[in-house]
Amino acid sequence: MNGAGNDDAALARRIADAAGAVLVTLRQSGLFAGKALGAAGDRVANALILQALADERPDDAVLSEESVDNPERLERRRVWIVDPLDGTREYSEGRDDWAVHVALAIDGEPAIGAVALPKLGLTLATDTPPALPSRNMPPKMVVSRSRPAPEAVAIAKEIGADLLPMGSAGAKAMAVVRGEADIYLHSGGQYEWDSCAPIAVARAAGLHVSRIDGSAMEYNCADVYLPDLLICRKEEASSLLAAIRRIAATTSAAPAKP
Ligand SMILES: Nc1ncnc2c1ncn2[C@@H]1O[C@H](COP(=O)(O)O)[C@@H](OP(=O)(O)O)[C@H]1O
Ligand SMILES: [Mg+2]
Repeated sequence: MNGAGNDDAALARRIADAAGAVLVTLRQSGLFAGKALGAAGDRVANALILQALADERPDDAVLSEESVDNPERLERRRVWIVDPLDGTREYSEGRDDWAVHVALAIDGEPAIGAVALPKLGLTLATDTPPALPSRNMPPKMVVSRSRPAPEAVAIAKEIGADLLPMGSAGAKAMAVVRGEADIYLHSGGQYEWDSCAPIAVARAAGLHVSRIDGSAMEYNCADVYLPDLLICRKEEASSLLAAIRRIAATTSAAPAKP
């Protein structure tokens, strides 16, 4: 089987839901704390996702943040790209901004995705994308709590947007899908599993999704480093991409500090 079907989307949703529920239970158990809780969450959620995919889609390849990469995936058309616990830091701190990502890339395209936000009681997936709510005024821009993109900070200032620091790429992308924010701009580092499911859902919901140079996000590459992204309303994409180019030109033209 090479095409994506609704059953793939339903499966992605069921797996993300189940992993999210297990992560909630694990944290409530009080058995682990701090970094040990994050590490246990990563391992337990990964085991659940890998087992479910092995049972349900034995012919497909898998790329997971928490598993050793098997280069055989490069020969496959259908590759599940999963982040069992995105926002591990926030999960281990007892916060709500963490997510489970389950995506299916077909020929490098993010065809199917589900993002579970267990503490919000929500799982958003490509088979049932929500309608986009009205925009915030002034606009809100979600950024990493620990590593906000310099471009995002500069653009927020330029367009009068409020910055909304939040953990987890999935939680931030879903904040735009849900209308809590209008723009998610990240640079400086991320991997395919951080963005594949979130951008699949964002695209299905009708949002613009690209690298910050405007090029397409490509998946199942030999090098899984995919360091930047822009998610926003389609009608705002060209002005935001132009602003990013302007900032890049100014930064590279600036004389080096002595
Ligand atoms: N500069 C960077 N380099 C590598 N990974 C980064 C990164 N900035 C963010 N990420 C990853 O992107 C996810 C969201 O990060 P943030 O909350 O800071 O926006 C996190 O995934 P994990 O929690 O799965 O490790 C984090 O590790
Ligand atoms: Mg991640």
